[in-house]
Amino acid sequence: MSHLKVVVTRNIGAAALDILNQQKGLNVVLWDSEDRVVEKDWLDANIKDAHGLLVVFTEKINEELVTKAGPNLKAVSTMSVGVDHVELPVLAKRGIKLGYTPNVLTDAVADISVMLALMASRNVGQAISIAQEGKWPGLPWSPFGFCGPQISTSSAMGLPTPRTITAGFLGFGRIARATLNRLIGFGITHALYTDSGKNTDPDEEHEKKDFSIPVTRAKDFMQVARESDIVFVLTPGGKETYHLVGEEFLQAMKSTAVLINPSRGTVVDSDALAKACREGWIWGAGVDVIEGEPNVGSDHPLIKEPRCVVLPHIGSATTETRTAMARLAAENVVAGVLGQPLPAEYPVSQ
Ligand SMILES: O=CC(=O)O
Repeated sequence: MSHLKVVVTRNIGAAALDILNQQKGLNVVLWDSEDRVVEKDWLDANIKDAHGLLVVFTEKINEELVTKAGPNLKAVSTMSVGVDHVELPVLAKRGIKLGYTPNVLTDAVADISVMLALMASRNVGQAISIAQEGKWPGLPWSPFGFCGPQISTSSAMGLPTPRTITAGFLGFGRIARATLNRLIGFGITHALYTDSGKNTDPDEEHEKKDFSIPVTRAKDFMQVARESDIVFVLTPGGKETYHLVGEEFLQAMKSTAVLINPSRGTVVDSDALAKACREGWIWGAGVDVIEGEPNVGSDHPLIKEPRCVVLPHIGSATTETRTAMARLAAENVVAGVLGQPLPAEYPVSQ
């Protein structure tokens, strides 16, 4: 049997590389670095005649690359749940399959979504810098120092009227629902969501009804802005959601609310968000992604904004999750080049 060439654009770890190397008949060509993006010259020199391509989301999969690969290319596998770096019509036109890594990262990203909501509402960004910059000695404990809105509810606080806390979701897929499940444990009382309406999976429709608090599809996405105490941006990236959250949305939010973006930087207009934090339209923000990343220096408006907590895209970064993503990406590309059903295939024709 002639060899099937699989080009891998990042060292995705021993567990996943073993899956590829142990598969008979594969010729694995690896860009052997974990943290350096593949060089264009290397890729151009190696992609020719590839049957399979395994990438991470820093690579753009477009007409130029697919043409360079040539007619053998049967499958592209990305070690990510997001596919906004892939030009889907280009793959559809050539009948190339796309593998991705949903489900395995849901819990890790839901965990970080809740963490960002807590960090943003409780001023953790400012609090950590005070400790690290040695300013704590001048700041004795003070009754209302660092106070922010509480995103949990409890009757023990003895408030005269029970509080309602609404979590709003732009996008209500797996990660949003897992985030909501965690927050129900915190005592939030309502959830509102918008989604693309494209999902027709009956299991997902069932799951949406499966919560112990009222979960309502919003009339439009501005209702999510107006009524939520925490807004989670959990939509896919790409043209359809570009700057969905801008000045109009942020101005409509409650001044005590926080905006959390663990999805794609392009969904939120960074300048508008920085202004919203600075001018107090909202309480604060927590983002794991920023448009233009990783070229986000210390002079970026969101990094400079004390009420915005910024993480450098670490949502799925647990050892267990990244290992599972890498393994699934390897299994997808193997199945794709062998002409078998992919364990997790993204439909390229929408
Ligand atoms: O952002 C990470 C992913 O899409 O998996």
